[in-house]
Amino acid sequence: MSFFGKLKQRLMKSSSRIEEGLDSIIEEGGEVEEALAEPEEVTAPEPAAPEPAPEPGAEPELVPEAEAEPEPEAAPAAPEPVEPEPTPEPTKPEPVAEKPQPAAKPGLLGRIMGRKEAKPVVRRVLDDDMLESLEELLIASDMGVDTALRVTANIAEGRFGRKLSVEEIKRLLSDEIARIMDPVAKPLPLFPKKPQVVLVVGVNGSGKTTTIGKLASQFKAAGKSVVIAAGDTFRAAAVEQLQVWGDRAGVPVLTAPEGSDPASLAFDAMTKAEAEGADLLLIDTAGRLQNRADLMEELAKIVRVIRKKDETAPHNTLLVLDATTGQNALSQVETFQKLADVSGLVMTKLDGTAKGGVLVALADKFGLPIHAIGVGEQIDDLQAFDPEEFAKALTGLDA
Ligand SMILES: Nc1nc2c(ncn2[C@@H]2O[C@H](COP(=O)(O)OP(=O)(O)OP(=O)(O)O)[C@@H](O)[C@H]2O)c(=O)[nH]1
Repeated sequence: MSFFGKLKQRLMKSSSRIEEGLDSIIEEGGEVEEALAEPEEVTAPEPAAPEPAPEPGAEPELVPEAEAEPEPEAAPAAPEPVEPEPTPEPTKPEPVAEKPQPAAKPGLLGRIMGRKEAKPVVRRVLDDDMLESLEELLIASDMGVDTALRVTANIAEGRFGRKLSVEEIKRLLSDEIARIMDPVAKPLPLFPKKPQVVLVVGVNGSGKTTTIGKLASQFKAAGKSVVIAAGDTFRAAAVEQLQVWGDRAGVPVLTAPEGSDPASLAFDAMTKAEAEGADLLLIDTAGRLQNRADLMEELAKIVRVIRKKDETAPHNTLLVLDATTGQNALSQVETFQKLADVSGLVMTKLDGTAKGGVLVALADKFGLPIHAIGVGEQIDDLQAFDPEEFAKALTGLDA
């Protein structure tokens, strides 16, 4: 199956919610029309006023731009999934006893013009009611009120009063979403610094451990040497889990006794990574938001300590977010931006959630780079974020 096909399959819940919603919106006030088989071209108008540019802080500041290697083509999460192509389903033989379809007669004009046969299409006039229904649908798919209003306003621009079909609306929606997402789709930048220190933050259960394991495995496959530091020293289970992932990825995991100082573990991990000439050091951290002051102090201390070894570290601070939390992901970004200098996002659990729209809201509101998306629990279920494919998968548009 193609990459797009897989993404669409995994984002099924999000896309089916939007698809079903669009179907009923158009059916509700639409009329059947005879349309030519070739769909009416729906060209997007000139993009509306550009969104405020993402804050300059979105780019890694700790390493001067000039030092950066070219954007990694094989950046983590970018390699094509290694799963073997599944053997194609045996094609079902056409049911022989199926009711014969009456041969469609071409219309008179069609025959004269030699055009293709017309197909009935339901179209609805884009009016205030339809726009309101669209807004509600987008809000229900976790796009957030502001983003939903902006997206629908841009769709309506220059098209108010025109008749649109489901396919046309899907395409417009998909184009609009891709336009919002395009600037944030950036692979994790790689720097010549050794080790490149990647601090991984996020609430408990967001998928930090899993993401670190997947990233380690992808970096390793790309020929990088990686060390992992199990910085959530307060939870033995979290450390064990990280060890399991380290084993799977074939990457050493540095641990410390339960309850010991995460900053001192981070320092030891830096020393080991430096001594071994490792390319990357991935540091897991605790995600206890219940006591923010403690967590802030803990993260600040980790940063202080690793800067004793490399004052430009950490080179990336990745915030891992769980897509199933929907709008809550927005407040997590706000919180973690106060706790740490978040440089990019990884959005996990996009498979099987109907809340995929939250990614659009995140991109629209914060403009932070989305480095990768998690689409399953397996080691290769971390994919590079492709805005167009995502937009098509989310809206249920066929590739
Ligand atoms: N379906 C799905 N599940 C995921 C994904 N990423 C992580 N998970 C699951 O989410 C659960 C939590 O993931 P962890 O990686 O342990 O999360 P964590 O943030 O490290 O959590 P703590 O160890 O509690 O701090 C696990 O059951 C993972 O298998 C994903 O992309 N898709």
